Amino acid sequence: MVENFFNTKIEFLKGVGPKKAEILKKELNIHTVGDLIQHYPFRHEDRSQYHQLDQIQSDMPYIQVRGWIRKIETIGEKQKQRLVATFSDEHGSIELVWFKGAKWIEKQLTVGQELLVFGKPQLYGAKFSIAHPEIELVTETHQPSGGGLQPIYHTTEVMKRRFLDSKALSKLMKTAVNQSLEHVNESLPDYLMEHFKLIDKKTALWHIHFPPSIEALQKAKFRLKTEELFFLQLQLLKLKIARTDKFKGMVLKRTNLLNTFYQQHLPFDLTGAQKRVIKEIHADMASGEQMNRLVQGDVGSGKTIVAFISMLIAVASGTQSALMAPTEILATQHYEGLKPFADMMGVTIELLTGSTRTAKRRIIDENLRSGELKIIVGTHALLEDTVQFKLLGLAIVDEQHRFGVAQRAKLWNKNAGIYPHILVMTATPIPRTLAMTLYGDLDVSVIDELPAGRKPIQTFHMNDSGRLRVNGFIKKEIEKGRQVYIVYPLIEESETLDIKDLQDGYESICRAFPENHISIVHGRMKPEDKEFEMQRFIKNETQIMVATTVIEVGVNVPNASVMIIENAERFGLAQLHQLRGRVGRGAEQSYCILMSKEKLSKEGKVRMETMVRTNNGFEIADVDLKLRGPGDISGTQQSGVLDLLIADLATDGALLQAARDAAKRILERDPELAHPKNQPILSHINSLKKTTTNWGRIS
Ligand SMILES: Nc1ncnc2c1ncn2[C@@H]1O[C@H](COP(=O)(O)OP(=O)(O)OP(=O)(O)O)[C@@H](O)[C@H]1O
Repeated sequence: MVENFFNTKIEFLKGVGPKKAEILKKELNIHTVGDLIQHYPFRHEDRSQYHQLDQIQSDMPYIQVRGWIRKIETIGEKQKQRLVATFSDEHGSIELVWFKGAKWIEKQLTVGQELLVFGKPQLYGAKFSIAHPEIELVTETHQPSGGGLQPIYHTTEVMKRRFLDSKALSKLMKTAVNQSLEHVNESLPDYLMEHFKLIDKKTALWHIHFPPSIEALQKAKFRLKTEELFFLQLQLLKLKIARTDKFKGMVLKRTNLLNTFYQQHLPFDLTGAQKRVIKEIHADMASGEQMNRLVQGDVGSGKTIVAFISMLIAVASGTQSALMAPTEILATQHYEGLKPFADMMGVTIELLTGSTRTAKRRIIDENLRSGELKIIVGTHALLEDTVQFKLLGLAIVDEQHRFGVAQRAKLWNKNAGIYPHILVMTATPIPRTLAMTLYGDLDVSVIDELPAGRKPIQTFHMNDSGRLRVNGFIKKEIEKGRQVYIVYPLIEESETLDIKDLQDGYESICRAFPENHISIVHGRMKPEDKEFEMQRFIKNETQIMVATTVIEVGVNVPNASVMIIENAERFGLAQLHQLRGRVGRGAEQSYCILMSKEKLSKEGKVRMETMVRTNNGFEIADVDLKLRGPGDISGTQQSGVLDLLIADLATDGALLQAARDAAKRILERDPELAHPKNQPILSHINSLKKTTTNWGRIS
């Protein structure tokens, strides 16, 4: 059986033994032969050619050179001490540099020695150097192996010290892959192989580690990526189908109550996107199947009204509605956004959070159980056992990637076997590829249009030398009757010394704007104090709000037209976009000023440029994904679905879509995968269930 072989414990592989096995487990989480062969190299080095030292260029990722050590010296004082060897071939010379802890290298090097050197060249002044190069001694008895593409594997410092470096790993890999090949079964049917023009799995597995050429490596990569994305999407789609079959939804239909709202109370015309999304939600809720839909909206796109109308559909059909948000501030914001609409319609609504007092809580619990309370908005507090509904028709989860699937499930399991409709909302757009994966089992709606009349926010990037101009600008805006946010990344001086912390900032702002009233809000304040200050700002009693990122999401003060973000380089793109979204919510022209230090990292620069260039959250999300990779997008780390071995959501978007389309077509025609031609797919899925490695398995 395939899975049995791949489940073979790593210590039983020839050449491994208990000691190495221990290191592999600890350092790389490799427990089985299957885990090992899926530890794909992150790059290959072309050892078939040597570079000439007079032809080195700074954009070369890696070079291989052969030459002689000419001089060895130790340079610099204590902490900055480094070992520098001058190294040359017939054409030129470079420096090889080792920082701290180079004693053992020093012992190995002698002047006149012939070496093979491998590493990334960097230009310092007019000279190239390679820091911590890989070296191989050339002697009469040891001629370098050379030749071909060598796999380079991720290893750790501990592994290198214990002689399990990439080269040693490559040796083990050769044994493992060799032994594995006869157990590898083709997992994709012929027609898919033809459709995607894929090489067979055995060849792919061999070539991903030990390719005979770059072209072969690319084909192997493509094959394995396609397979990975295909099985991921197939399983997500299967999950969706299984759920639809299992959980019949309550049929909730449009009633007069909704018409009354539209005709008498809707304060504005809905945007095209809002109408479309409401229609999609409504169709789901009336379909007889359980809705599982993700609504993605850009900041300020008007998600609240969409949430309210969906809730009203549920309430009008005699059921209840819940909205769960990840923080107390957010839950409160949602509650305040929804309450005026609920009041207009005579629908009962309450807020339940960790700070709701016991007496009030008891009443809420009771009214939820009796069905008198129609809409509940809250935090995790909603998940507590005391919270029971009479009949929950719709659960909205304001996700922000912070709730896991398990937590979401807890909310909808409260209904004694009747599954409510589920709407997941995200406040910041996430890239399509990520949504397709992270929420691949949900239908997706997108609110990608801002209400009419909004002027695009103008964004500027400045540094301290522009401080006086910025202050002058703030004054002018306040004179026009507008309000201003000034946001700082930190409140604690101790965290980083060079950061102007909030308190400092507050004091200097008070000095710069003596005639204005200024609010301050941060995460360490008591909720009631925070609330008090927020209210002062909302009522325009204060003109400037100095805050940390507690105001990041959900705050809605349409009269605020200027957002100043201090130390903007410290924020991620999604957060900058969220913060900027606090302005531009009224009819006035709004501005966002990103204050940063003068010298920025490459990534920092891209972030600032992106913010200045576009207001489109979907575009920003794409840049963010490219810069940081999917694992770093806030909160997504916990999600097992993102543990991709070889595919990359930032660059393989088109392939992901093609894989999803293929999976969908197959499931539409053959939902049980029972057709003989789909046999390879079915047996692969079945083998995944039995294997401990995650070769395309989703958790
Ligand atoms: N169709 C519309 N026409 C005019 N104004 C609208 C429309 N839809 C929503 N608004 C207003 O736009 C503002 C933003 O709406 P809302 O608070 O729902 O945004 P949001 O999508 O929740 O944004 P964020 O996530 O940034 O808080 C509110 O003041 C709301 O009343």
